[in-house]
Amino acid sequence: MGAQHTSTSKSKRKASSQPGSSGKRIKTSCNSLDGLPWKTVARPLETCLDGDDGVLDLEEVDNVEVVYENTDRGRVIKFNVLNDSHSDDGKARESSHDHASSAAVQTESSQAAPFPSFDSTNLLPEWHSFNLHSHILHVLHTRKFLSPTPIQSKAIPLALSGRDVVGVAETGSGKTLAYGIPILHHILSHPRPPTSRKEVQALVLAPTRELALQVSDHLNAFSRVISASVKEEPNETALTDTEVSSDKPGTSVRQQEHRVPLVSIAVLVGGMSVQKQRRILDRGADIVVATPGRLWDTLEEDEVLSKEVQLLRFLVLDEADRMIEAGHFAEMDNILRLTVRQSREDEIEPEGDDSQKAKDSSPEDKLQTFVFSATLSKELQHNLKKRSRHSGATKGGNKPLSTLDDLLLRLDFRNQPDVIDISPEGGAVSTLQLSKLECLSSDKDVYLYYFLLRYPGRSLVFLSAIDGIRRLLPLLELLNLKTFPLHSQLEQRQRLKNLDRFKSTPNAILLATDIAARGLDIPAVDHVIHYQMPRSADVFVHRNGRTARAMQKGFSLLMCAPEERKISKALLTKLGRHEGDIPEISVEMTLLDDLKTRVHLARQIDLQQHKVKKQNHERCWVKETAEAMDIELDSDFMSASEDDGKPSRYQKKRFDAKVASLKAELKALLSKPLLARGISARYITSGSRSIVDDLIEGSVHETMLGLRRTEAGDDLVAGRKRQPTKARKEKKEPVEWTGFSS
Ligand SMILES: Nc1ncnc2c1ncn2[C@@H]1O[C@H](COP(=O)(O)OP(=O)(O)OP(=O)(O)O)[C@@H](O)[C@H]1O
Repeated sequence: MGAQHTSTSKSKRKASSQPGSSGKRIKTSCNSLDGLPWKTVARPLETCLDGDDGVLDLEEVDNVEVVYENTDRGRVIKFNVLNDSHSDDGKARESSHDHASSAAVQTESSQAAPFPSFDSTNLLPEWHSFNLHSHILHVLHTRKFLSPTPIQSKAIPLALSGRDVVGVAETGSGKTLAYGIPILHHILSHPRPPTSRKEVQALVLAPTRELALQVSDHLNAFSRVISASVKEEPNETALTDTEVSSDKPGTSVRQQEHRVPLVSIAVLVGGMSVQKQRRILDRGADIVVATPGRLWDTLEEDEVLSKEVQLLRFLVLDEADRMIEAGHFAEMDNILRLTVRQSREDEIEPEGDDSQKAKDSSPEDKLQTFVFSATLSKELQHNLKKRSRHSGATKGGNKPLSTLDDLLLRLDFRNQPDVIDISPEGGAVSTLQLSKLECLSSDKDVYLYYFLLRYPGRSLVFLSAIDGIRRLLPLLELLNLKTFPLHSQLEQRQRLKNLDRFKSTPNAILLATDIAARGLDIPAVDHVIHYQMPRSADVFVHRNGRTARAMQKGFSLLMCAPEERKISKALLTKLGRHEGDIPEISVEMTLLDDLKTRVHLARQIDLQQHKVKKQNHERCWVKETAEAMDIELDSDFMSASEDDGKPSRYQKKRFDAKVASLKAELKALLSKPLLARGISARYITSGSRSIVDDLIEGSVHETMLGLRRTEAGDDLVAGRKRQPTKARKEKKEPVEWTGFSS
């Protein structure tokens, strides 16, 4: 049997039986798929975050015979693992529970591969001086990463020379590879002997599942045996024995998929199959990318991994500051304690020559620590710089400033880390256009709808609570906008699916909590909209960082209600900006009343649809809770719930008819074009020029007739300078916020 196992957040398996045992001896038998010697194969280029519906890993198993046995309990399935001296599987099988030999299979196939040299002097002159492993150069070239980003230029040489690095650089500036390349370079340049098991050399901690998966994706692009260029120029860049001997153009893609990756990367995140993650660890991984919670759970049970973590070569904290916010302090603390090497002073030093040798080979000398974020306070950087290894605290008796300081000061830096801070003043990326919109809280839905219609594009809307997303989602869907939610109460699989859909759907909208604020590298996000205020200046910077990445243009809109003014002011002040300096988005007010009617109708429909559902849900909840607490409910409640719980057929019919009529009304409204001021529905003309001409030319906005097609950044007006409070008092400004009349 040859089968492939596609691991998703919920594991999927595809297996087909192969008739007969083809004369091979049965080596072992087992009753579950989990007991089979699955092997990881290189993932297709499209992985979970690139539109393939949550695929994380691809595994395959060979030489397995599927047998159905009739027993007293009925027909049971059995898997016979067959002996095949010509394949790796024999070895793999022997070691399904034996770390050493299972990894040997991977190591052998990958590390016996010759690495063709790469002419970096001519092809990648800007990377040449880094002296990187030729495989990394190949991938950089294939991916068209022709020059390092500023943080990469600074961090990579330091990391390669063995220094600990704290890197602070703007969002989307390539920090993942700034620490990833030195780690990959080390692993590729120090191949393990074919017989030894892969041991974890690098641990990357990330605050969210999505970010961990993305980091693994980034690094995985460098771990594949064959880069995309092999497909185009098979003879030039072939990397394995098989491919070197292949002289046919376009070395088969199937062959590529069956290659074991050069560097094995395991992802440990919550919401994914524990068994699957354990199996990957059993086979041995070079790099583990994890969220602290799942990693700590695994470490508590997995002694082998725990030992490996104690002897790590690289420790990375990506978005360290967010890990504290996400409430991972305790787990992080435990994990960091595990990585701290025993102090040299605690050891009895051997005498003579052995003394130096012991020092050189001591594992404590080997750990390199990298801390990266777009936002690490200057004070913290200062404290980290001052702290030297084993000092236990900041020198000079400085007290740690915050939980984050406290945690980071536990890091086992071998020396004073090199701190590289190239973050822009105020955290604003130069290609990002900041703007604001002041409106009443109750009008935010309408203004948001206006913005989304007026400026089509991929928009990421941040809300501070899941409730808000649950309310806004059906509303925007009823208004025919392609909207997807992303928050922590969604199943992991759904989260990945929604991210994929957002990435692949033009003009899609992602309604997200701050779990999407950090690190996510979603290509071409045009707008970031702060529907609700971020809770800190750092979160504001990270939210904004989902757009304007890698020197692309981006737009950020801060929606600010009167009660949020204080927060907004404080936020901007913290970032060194003045409220009045942020331009406001100009709004075509004549369109707002029409939009308001649509939003109002959509709300009514949603309310109707949820009324009965909600009533039932609440009653069930009360009943369940009462049962769980052994409380007897009021007889009135019980009878009311029995009577009202299920609407009569007549009620249901009436209710359905009402929803249908509201929907029809909304449909009619949505089909009418929105007309800006001065445009007649009968004669669609705009001034001296006919809108029809503009439509043909493609310069007019299709949804809002009478308006030009523009980008959000083109319609900004200077922010209103607010008068000082005293002056306002004197003028007795009555109401500052007008909003709509309802
Ligand atoms: N040298 C390079 N040349 C061109 N593109 C690059 C280079 N290095 C990284 N990138 C691309 O830039 C994008 C942003 O990189 P990355 O996600 O590492 O940014 P980041 O600094 O970690 O952002 P954040 O702070 O939001 O986490 C990615 O799509 C990545 O593939």
